Amino acid sequence: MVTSSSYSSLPYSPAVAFLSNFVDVTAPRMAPDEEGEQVGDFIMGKIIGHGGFSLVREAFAIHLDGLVASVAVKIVKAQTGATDNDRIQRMLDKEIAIWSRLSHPNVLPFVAVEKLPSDTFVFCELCTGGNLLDYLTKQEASSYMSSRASGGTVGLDETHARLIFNQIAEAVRYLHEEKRIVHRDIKLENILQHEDGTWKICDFGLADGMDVEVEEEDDVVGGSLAYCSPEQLRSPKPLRCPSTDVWSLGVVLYALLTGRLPFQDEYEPRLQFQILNGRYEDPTECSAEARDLLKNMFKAKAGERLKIGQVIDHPWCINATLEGSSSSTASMTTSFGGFGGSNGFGGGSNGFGESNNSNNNGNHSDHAKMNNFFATFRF
Ligand SMILES: Nc1ncnc2c1ncn2[C@@H]1O[C@H](COP(=O)(O)OP(=O)(O)OP(=O)(O)O)[C@@H](O)[C@H]1O
Repeated sequence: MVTSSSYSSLPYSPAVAFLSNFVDVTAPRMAPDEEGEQVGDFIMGKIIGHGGFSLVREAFAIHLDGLVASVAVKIVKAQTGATDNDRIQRMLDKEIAIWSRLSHPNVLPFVAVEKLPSDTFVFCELCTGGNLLDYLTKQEASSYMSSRASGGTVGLDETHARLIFNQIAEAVRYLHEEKRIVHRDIKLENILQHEDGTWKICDFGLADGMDVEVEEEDDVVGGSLAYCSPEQLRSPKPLRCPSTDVWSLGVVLYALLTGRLPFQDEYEPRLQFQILNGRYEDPTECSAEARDLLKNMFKAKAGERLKIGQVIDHPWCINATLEGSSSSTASMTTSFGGFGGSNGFGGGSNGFGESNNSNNNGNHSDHAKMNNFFATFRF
């Protein structure tokens, strides 16, 4: 009698062996970027994101001891025949050259690169917490009812915002001061959360050395208009000055604190006008320290803007390390002197540190519209 155990000595069941006679052995294998395929020491997993020129998957690193570690892999296809393929590959090579020499707790770690004729696979640490835009969107959704009640959008409370902001600011300080690199694409989508809660800056596709003097033909103006500094907006060439990163970081801070972008308008020329003149709505619901920091990060003249070290040393950021301390008019008045500016609050009549959640943006309280606050523009 034939039972299933009768086949145990065969590599395949008779049915599979029979069907295999009809399999076209010349049929192409699965593409290397498909789930389950192996590239170098990694097995491809599920798709977890899409970039401008890339697909991002989870991947599994197989170690000799049998342990499996999850990583992320950015897959960039070599588009045969595409005119700008060489340019994309050169830009990717440059991104890898810069990224692979960075090491900081708040910079997404680069792991490895594998180049096949069909694709380039860039492996890096996996951040399962998603990006900061999604994080804020979720926070906004969870406090939707209260924001609706107050008629405005809501950001994070300042302690929470500071915890995140200081990490990103530390990453930028590392890039500027230790590596002399400008990121040039700082935005909510490029800040990822590791499963341990740490926030990490990623996407070095537009990054460059501050001291590079020669003009590179591939160096194009890029990034998102909503985060773009006035000096970059005025310049036909991409700038390599750190002040532009500080401006973009200010946009991130504003979004953390308010749940909206400081410079936003569906009509692009009007948006450019706002940026060029450093015009944004003062978030009166925030503490005076936070507003002072924003004001000094949004100086329209790059030379007057805070440097990253001054951002980190600003009273609002330093509060994070003073456990249990809260904003006080006295400490602010003293500290603000260091930045040489009047805070413009007319002698404290604004109620420093008070949160008034005023209805500045009542028309934006609809959650469906919220993503528009974060709409970014490629240019
Ligand atoms: N290390 C990672 N861990 C988890 N998700 C990631 C990781 N890297 C990227 N992603 C996801 O993939 C998306 C696209 O990645 P990324 O922004 O790096 O691609 P890109 O090609 O550089 O895009 P862009 O067009 O913005 O330059 C991210 O928004 C994120 O959701």
